[in-house]
Amino acid sequence: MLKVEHIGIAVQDLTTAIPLYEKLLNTGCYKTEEVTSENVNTAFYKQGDTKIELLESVAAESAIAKFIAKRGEGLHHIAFEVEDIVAEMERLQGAGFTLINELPKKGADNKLVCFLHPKDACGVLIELCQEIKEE
Ligand SMILES: CC[C@@H](C(=O)O)C(=O)SCCNC(=O)CCNC(=O)[C@H](O)C(C)(C)COP(=O)(O)OP(=O)(O)OC[C@H]1O[C@@H](n2cnc3c(N)ncnc32)[C@H](O)[C@@H]1OP(=O)(O)O
Ligand SMILES: [Co+2]
Repeated sequence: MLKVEHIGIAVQDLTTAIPLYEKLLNTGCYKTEEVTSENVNTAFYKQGDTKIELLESVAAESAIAKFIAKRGEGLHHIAFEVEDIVAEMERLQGAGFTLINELPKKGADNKLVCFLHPKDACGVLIELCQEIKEE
């Protein structure tokens, strides 16, 4: 793992959460992006070498909607940047972690991502992400 790439926070409503986090972090949100495969809208803030990712659900069946219904708003996942996501997925599966997606998928902010089930990481949902480099 190279570093903590971002921390994901599930929010009810980006319209309220974006200015609140701008006030908290004393910096502007540098990007918003809809990720249709995950049924979410996201907003990003840079914090030193890492990022905060706010996630708002856009569909009742999304992971974020289910999470908020069960647990309310709050810390949702930690994302680690990796050099080679396929190699890291193989390593972690071999070490007994459950991959939620068997193949890397397109995430936000130009990344390939894979999730590890929270039951294998002391109740914390883990995201692996690798930057997509232009050929
Ligand atoms: C924007 C794209 C991307 C990026 O580029 O950064 C993202 O970050 S997308 C983020 C949203 N997407 C995901 O979270 C995808 C991965 N998650 C899942 O596939 C599911 O949420 C899950 C983890 C497999 C759980 O789904 P499911 O089993 O269908 O839902 P339940 O609600 O029944 O949960 C089962 C169990 O797991 C607990 N849980 C759920 N989410 C989390 C979480 N984020 N952290 C910790 N624990 C979580 C949930 O509370 C249930 O526990 P029990 O009630 O004790 O059974
Ligand atoms: Co994320």
